[in-house]
Amino acid sequence: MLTFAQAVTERTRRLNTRLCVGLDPRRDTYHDAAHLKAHTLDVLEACAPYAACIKPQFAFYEALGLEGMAIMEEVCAAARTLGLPVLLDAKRGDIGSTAGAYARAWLTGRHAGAALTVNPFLGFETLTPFVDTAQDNGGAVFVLVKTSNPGQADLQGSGVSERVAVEVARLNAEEPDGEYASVGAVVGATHAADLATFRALMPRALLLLPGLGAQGAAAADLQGAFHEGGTGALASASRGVQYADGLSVAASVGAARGFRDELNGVLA
Ligand SMILES: O=C(O)c1cc(=O)[nH]c(=O)n1[C@@H]1O[C@H](COP(=O)(O)O)[C@@H](O)[C@H]1O
Repeated sequence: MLTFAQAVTERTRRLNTRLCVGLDPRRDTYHDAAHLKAHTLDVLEACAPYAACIKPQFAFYEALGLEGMAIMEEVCAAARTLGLPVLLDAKRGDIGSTAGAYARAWLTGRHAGAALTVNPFLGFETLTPFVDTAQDNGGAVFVLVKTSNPGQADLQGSGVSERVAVEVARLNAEEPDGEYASVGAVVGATHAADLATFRALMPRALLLLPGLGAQGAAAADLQGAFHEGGTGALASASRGVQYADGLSVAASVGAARGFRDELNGVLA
């Protein structure tokens, strides 16, 4: 079985796409949970040919209670059936023993081979259970390095993001040469001017770049995050794909294809 990083890179090369499709279904957009599930699965299936991976954000499923979590599991299962790598956006982080429980929950068993977003605020030692579990199960973790929101500067300025980036590179240093490692990094697509710096600080990390579309980032801003040959980063859009034009699945497909093509145009 391919690791998450291998699967994403293989898909990028084979399908010529660097797009991560975020599936963040908003309850108030639908008649009921069945409608939400059907539309989310339709968007997933229709956009799959343009996606290097999908990224369900837990909050939107958790907001629906147990039924929502069951829908998220169905979304993940549908992605696996389609051969699409799954990046679970839960931004987990806690003291080590609790982190170990989170890691078992979301990086093993049916989620072996998936990736999980993790929050490093509790300290680098708390990343260890996530990294070890991801490595043992062919998965990946994406550490928050510099988030896309304007308020990130309150805590992530003054070299803090750079320190986290150096730690990501350190964690990846012992993995096999010649491929992307199991520790990726989240760097907002909204920080165009910083992308090349973070790319250089974490040469073996896949970068997740959220903020494409709804948060104002454009494909043209993202060149600095990629290696030559157009690998090493995943640009992510959620609302900009799923709700490109109301609930039109055709519009979602058009948006996914459009983001893919814009990214490829910048990297050509
Ligand atoms: O980890 C993330 O994906 C993430 C990190 C970040 O810095 N900013 C950010 O927006 N995200 C997530 O990316 C998605 C962005 O959604 P859209 O703005 O609708 O494309 C949401 O699910 C956010 O939770």
